[in-house]
Amino acid sequence: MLTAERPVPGEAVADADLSIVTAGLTKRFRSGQVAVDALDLAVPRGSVFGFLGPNGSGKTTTIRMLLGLVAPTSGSCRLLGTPMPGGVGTVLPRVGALVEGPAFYPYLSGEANLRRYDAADPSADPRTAPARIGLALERVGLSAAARKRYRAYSLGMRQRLAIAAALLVPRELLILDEPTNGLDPQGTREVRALVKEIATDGTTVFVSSHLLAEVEQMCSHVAVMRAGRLVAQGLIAELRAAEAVRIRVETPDTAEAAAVLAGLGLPEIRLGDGEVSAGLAAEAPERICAALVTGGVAVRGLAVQRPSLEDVFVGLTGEGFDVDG
Ligand SMILES: Nc1ncnc2c1ncn2[C@@H]1O[C@H](COP(=O)(O)OP(=O)(O)OP(=O)(O)O)[C@@H](O)[C@H]1O
Repeated sequence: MLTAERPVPGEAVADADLSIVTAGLTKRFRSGQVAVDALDLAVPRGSVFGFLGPNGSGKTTTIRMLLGLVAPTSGSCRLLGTPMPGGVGTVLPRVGALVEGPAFYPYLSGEANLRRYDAADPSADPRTAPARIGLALERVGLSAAARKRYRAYSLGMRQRLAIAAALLVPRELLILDEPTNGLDPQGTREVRALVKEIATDGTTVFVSSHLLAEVEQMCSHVAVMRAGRLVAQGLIAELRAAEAVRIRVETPDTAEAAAVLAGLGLPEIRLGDGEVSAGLAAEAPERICAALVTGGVAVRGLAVQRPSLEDVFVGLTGEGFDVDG
């Protein structure tokens, strides 16, 4: 586990248990722009790993380096234990990737498109193609629409077909670059559900996104990028646990409420419009409620707030997660 600003709880993971490891991975383009800056990633096997960052934060460049599509300026990366880009020939058959979506023929069915796609893969056995194609379509929930023309597919179905193309041979690792980009809400839901489903058989899924809530819903782990640098990484649950639980009081008597909370020794008291919040510390919410009422505070609402990934992000960087970068 690594963080730039402060440690995150969690035990060290042995290299053999990691699907992706990078050390000091850096990409400086000819323009002088450093797109990825000394990145140390550790992606545990079997995780659904969200690679989160605003547009332009270096996600695609990282993925391109992982897949051997672009050479790093410095640093190293290993995929499934093999150094890249040297291991392209041996490792990539075990890795499914969706970086720029495959081009499908609109007038062919989904199934026929997958046949063509599979035939172009020298590592795929043509004798097992029908069975593998059937399985991939089933896995992405397109069996019933297999014979429909691609152009009649919804956006979500198109993206699911692209994922099926990446799953035509058994994969240990699936790398998806912004798989919900450009999808409508229904398509987004379909793809999110599919990503979670794929991981249930132990496949590691490394998925980039600029949407914090999406990563929070879909992933077990996250790495947060900002301007080419890693801000935090780890289990989402552990990152959240490192952030304090807060108590929020809705009241017109904000000053009095703040005084009561201070009297109880609660940390980080913040006054808002018609509300006061504080760190819960070890205090029981019912005791806080009783103290407020006894202190003559008109309590209109009281809520315990579990930290979201956004709270963690704000805690780490001191600023909000800006999707526009
Ligand atoms: N071939 C290139 N030459 C020069 N600069 C590049 C090149 N490719 C990317 N960049 C720059 O590197 C930075 C990181 O880009 P990258 O595409 O990796 O970010 P990203 O997080 O994937 O964002 P997006 O989701 O918008 O693709 C950006 O500022 C981008 O303009």
